[in-house]
Amino acid sequence: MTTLPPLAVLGAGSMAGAIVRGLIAAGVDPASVAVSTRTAASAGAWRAEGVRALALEDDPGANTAVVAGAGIVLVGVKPAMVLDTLREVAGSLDADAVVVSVAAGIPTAAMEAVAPNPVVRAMPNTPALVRRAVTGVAAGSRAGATELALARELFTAVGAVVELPEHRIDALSAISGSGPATIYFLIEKLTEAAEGLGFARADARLMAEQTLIGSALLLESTGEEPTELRRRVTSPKGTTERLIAVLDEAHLDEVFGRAADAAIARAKELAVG
Ligand SMILES: NC(=O)C1=CN([C@@H]2O[C@H](COP(=O)(O)OP(=O)(O)OC[C@H]3O[C@@H](n4cnc5c(N)ncnc54)[C@H](OP(=O)(O)O)[C@@H]3O)[C@@H](O)[C@H]2O)C=CC1
Ligand SMILES: O=C(O)[C@@H]1CCC=N1
Repeated sequence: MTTLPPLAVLGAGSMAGAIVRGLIAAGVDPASVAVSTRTAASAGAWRAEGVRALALEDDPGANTAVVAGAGIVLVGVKPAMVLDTLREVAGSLDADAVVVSVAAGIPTAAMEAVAPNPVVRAMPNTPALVRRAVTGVAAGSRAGATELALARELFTAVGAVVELPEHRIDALSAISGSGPATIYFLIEKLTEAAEGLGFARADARLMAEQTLIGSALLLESTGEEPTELRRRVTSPKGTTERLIAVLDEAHLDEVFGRAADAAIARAKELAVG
């Protein structure tokens, strides 16, 4: 990990912040990271973690200041602010710096039009914080094998990486970028179902949450197919068989398909601003 060049982060909130904290957990020196935020409070929190941080609230030149000397510039602001933020720093980027954007929707071509550097588009997810992200990475037209390898190194430090053509990023985002929200929603709904059966909230939450975590660990540690692990729970003519029959009637594959289509449609809206 020490091979990563100095990292600048424009906007270190939920997503880029999780990446930075995951990188630090992976051994990256916090002092090699510079972040900009909007508020002084956020910048102060980063400084308390040993990261160099400037807030626009304190210093209107915060964004241009943090990119100086950076080999990777991670763009972590909201999609609507990406192009303005890049425009603002374009003249201050090191010539060989690679711009890596995690913004939903914003195409590399639009970013290339406002900044002269190679651009890689990435779609991570928040488990980057615990180094268990899934990140899709796609090269823009100026990014070659070297730039893509750098992005891969960055995101491999915080989880798994899938390389894909840019036109597939929105689809990946619908599954894994938004995926933690899907999973937490499932936990919420299972908890509500348990409460409906008369369990106290704390017990309901524990049952839903620990079942998800335990099942995920079992899946990972055994390397078995989910279908096989499900079969081992589903005793012939038993209770699970009845439960799965009801879930099956809900046609969850179609529901997930429609949900993904809605997310993809929103990404396309973000692309046009
Ligand atoms: N959240 C997620 O799970 C995922 C998000 N993304 C993408 O990540 C990006 C950020 O989303 P998210 O992290 O959720 O949003 P947040 O609101 O949590 O983070 C945005 C960050 O940008 C800072 N900021 C605001 N304005 C500026 C500015 N003009 N210059 C520099 N920094 C600024 C904010 O500062 P302050 O803290 O002071 O408010 C904050 O740190 C989006 O483009 C989104 O599409 C991608 C994958 C997953
Ligand atoms: O909701 C969003 O727009 C971002 C992108 C994927 C996850 N969060």
